Amino acid sequence: MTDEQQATIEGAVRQILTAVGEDPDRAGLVETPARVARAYAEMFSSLEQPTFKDYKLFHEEDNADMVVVGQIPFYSMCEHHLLPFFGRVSVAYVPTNGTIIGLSKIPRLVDYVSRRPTVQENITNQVAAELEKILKPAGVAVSVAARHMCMEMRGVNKTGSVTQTATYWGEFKTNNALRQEFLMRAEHGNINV
Ligand SMILES: Nc1nc2c(ncn2[C@@H]2O[C@H](COP(=O)(O)OP(=O)(O)OP(=O)(O)O)[C@@H](O)[C@H]2O)c(=O)[nH]1
Ligand SMILES: [Zn+2]
Repeated sequence: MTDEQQATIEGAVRQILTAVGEDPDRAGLVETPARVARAYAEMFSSLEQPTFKDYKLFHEEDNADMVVVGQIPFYSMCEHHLLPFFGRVSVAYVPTNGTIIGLSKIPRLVDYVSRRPTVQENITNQVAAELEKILKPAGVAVSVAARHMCMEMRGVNKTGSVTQTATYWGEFKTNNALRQEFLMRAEHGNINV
């Protein structure tokens, strides 16, 4: 984020503080606008990268087994209220032609789609869409469970409610047993390894 963008955020945060009845010059708040600007730069950092490029592919002959990376934590900001929503993403794909992706790149992809104002459905679909584009796999499954602060600390005030979304592409769409295996391995399998 540029210095100019940071300065704009600082000015806006100062205005918000004043508008809600605070004194932005009191000791506890003087540095707050700059802190918020730095926090936004971090939380919305993927807006600066138009495409996800941070991945590596490998080719392993004959590997056609489903790969599952379960329970990846994520934090994002809902685009309706700019309040946090956070939870876990589980991802699986079935390789074609032995093409596999570096494992750490899947959590990096989750961060990439999360670090912007968005909604849970977009995180779910964008992880699947990127993997589809990068790997051309036989199938992709993404399941997301999250808590939304806009439903907990305001509005309907339903503390602890969990929103679940999922998308299934390719083989996961047609093969019910594969979907069940994904859910079992992602949500319950070998959590304590
Ligand atoms: N589908 C979806 N909705 C979301 C997500 N995050 C927040 N929302 C919803 O966005 C909606 C915005 O509705 P509005 O009626 O415009 O906003 P509001 O008056 O603040 O609504 P309440 O939260 O019901 O008080 C709310 O129903 C939120 O629960 C998300 O990730 N996905
Ligand atoms: Zn919201």
